[in-house]
Amino acid sequence: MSHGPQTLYDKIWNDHVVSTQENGLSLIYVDRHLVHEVSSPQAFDGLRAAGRTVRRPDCTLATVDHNVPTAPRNKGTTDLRALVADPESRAQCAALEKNVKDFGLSYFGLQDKRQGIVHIIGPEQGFTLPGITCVCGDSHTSTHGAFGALAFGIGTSEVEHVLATQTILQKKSKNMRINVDGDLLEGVHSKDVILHIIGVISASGGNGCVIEYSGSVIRNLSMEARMSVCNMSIEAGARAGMIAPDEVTFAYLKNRPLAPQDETWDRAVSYWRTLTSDKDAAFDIEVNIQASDIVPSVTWGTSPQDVVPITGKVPDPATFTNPDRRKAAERSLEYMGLVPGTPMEEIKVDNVFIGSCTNGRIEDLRSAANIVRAAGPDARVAAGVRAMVVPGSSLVKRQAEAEGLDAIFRRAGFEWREAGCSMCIGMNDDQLSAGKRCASTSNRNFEGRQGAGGRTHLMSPAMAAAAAIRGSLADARQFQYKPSESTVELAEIPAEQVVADSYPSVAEEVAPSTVQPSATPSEALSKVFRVLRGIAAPIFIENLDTDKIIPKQYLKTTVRTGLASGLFYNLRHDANTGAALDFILDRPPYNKAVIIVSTGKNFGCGSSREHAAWSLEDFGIRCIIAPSFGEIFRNNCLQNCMLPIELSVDECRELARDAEAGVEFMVDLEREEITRGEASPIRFTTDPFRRECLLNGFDDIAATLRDVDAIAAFEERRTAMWPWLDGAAAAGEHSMGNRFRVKSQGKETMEW
Ligand SMILES: CC(C)[C@H](C(=O)O)[C@@H](O)C(=O)O
Ligand code: SF4
Repeated sequence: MSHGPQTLYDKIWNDHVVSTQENGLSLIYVDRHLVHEVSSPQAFDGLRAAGRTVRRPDCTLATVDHNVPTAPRNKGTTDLRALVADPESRAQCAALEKNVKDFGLSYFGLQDKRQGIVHIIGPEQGFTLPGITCVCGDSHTSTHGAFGALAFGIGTSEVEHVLATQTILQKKSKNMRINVDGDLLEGVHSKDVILHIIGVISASGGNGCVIEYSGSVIRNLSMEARMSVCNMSIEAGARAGMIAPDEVTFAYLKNRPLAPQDETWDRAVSYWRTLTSDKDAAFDIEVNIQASDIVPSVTWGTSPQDVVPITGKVPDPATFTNPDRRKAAERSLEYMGLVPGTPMEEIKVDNVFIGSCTNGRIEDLRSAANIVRAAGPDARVAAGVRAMVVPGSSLVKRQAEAEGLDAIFRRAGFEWREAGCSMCIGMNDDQLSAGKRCASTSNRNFEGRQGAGGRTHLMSPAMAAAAAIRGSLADARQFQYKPSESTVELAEIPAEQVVADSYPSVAEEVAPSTVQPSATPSEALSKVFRVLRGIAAPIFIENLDTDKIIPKQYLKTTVRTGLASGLFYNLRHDANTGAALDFILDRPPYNKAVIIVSTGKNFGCGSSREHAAWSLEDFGIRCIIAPSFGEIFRNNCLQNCMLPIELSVDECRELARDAEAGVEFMVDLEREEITRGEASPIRFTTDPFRRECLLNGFDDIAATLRDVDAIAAFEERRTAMWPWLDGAAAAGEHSMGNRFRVKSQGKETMEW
């Protein structure tokens, strides 16, 4: 097929289409699948129940990150009881260990030197490469787009689909380009760049789009900095973010354990060089940003769009012209315990968190350590402040220790921890207490994100380090800022050592795909959606994130049921006392609601947790009406036979008024129409394929598997064109598997 001028996104998309359906959805091949313990247990159980296997264990890599304690680990044991004290966290880690064994997957367990946050280990190993499609049951999969990959988060049902078929059904997004041109001012970091961008385009600005970041500022960023930018594309509401690969990308990847080698490397690089947007390629949306407008930034509210310069003040909601934004700002300030007009630099902090998949890489730790160094040999973390540094992976930790960064932090009174998600999400022991304020390098300042009632300010590692020393939000430029020295890549630790010197991982003991079919998969699910009648509950919150729909403590389950008690938990209960707060869904008649009408845009933004859909369903909600949705949430609803309907803000407001009046609604999917009382019906449209699935009940894995010949044909082409993408199971001459199989106790293993 010949194409006109294409964007980078168009090129990667077109290169991965296995088949296109008449109704506009495409089946896209997945080159890389990353798996972690939170979003995968139900997916593996689904495979088991249907007697399915993992199609490409060689293209799948698993690790534990969210639940793992970051206190020092007892190196002598692989016994999970000794490593993870919390029984629920341990159960999730144990489930993953069993699943990687049963299904023959490569796994970096808690005692593996390559363990770490899933979005840090992929790039670190060269598992992430330019031109690939990459998915993970995690919203920050957008990180991998920094390599010129199409990388996005998916829900657990889709994880199951990818495990079984190595493909995913997708609708093509719009093309958006954000050009950042000029020279960054001194003391401005990539985190400031992305916070500034989100401040400009808003948390829903990227809805329905894949963003390509370009311009001189982006070109001049290191790979680590590019990853921080792409990581937060999801916070701008985008499906994915990407940056065209260039010499910086190739230099980062060269000699990574799983990157192509020798003549395959040269072949790969010449293909990767073609991965740029053509000169005349058309973008649906284009945004231009001047580097000189970007200053060190911090957030003041509970959405990543609530950004101000560190030298600025807490804004006054009364000055906001949009009424929904004003309401959101008032609510944020109350939650954050802030008074309009307060200079940001006067805001005291209790905690400092340096880490996460946004800023837990070596360059981030160097940048924070630079500030501590610049503060002088006697500088200490301010009295009463708890500051922790959590490397994003065990290899980052090792590299930082080799450079003496740990000593700099420890001497100043920072805690130096083991790798994991830590206080970014607080699914482990690292939690922010109610009412406490944290300067954080993570990506989400949602209510309750780091701990129920905790207050988060997002910023760069340099600014977080400055806040730790000052005891209040602080401008890092005051610390006689010295830019970090030229990047010393992780590849400095010889690649062979990284592989051979590792602790045994579970996958060493098993042969691939040992699972036996246990049942004949049923093709038609019993659940269908045709006509829904009942009460609708109005909700007036913009950017209602999935952390709000269901907070982190409910993600520790390994089943899909029983989550109604966690639904909107922090909106329904006081963070300090646990007392009921009279939330709309607890008031008759809304305690029997089957529909939610949101007047706010971007409903279900943020995390990919399918638990949000499961908890709504468990409560009895089957339909959500909103001006726009977080895309992963929308897909998760559809996967659970729930109907997300997108209408204009005015229509949503009209429906919300009727919902407030307690009028009964009828949603008719066949007629695509909402009626209530005498009011004239409101029409809506749904994607024809999804509509068919909802009307008739559908097992899309079974349907995709009927296309298995097309998938196999694609794989054949893939091996011919991009042989470096095949892993151990398809150990061709050029594949990565051939090179990274190692002998362990006399056996050849799946070890990478
Ligand atoms: C647990 C996981 C599903 C979730 C995500 O998708 O983002 C988490 O990583 C988060 O940051 O909230
Ligand atoms: S955003 Fe936080 S919780 Fe989610 S993957 Fe990244 S570090 Fe982990």
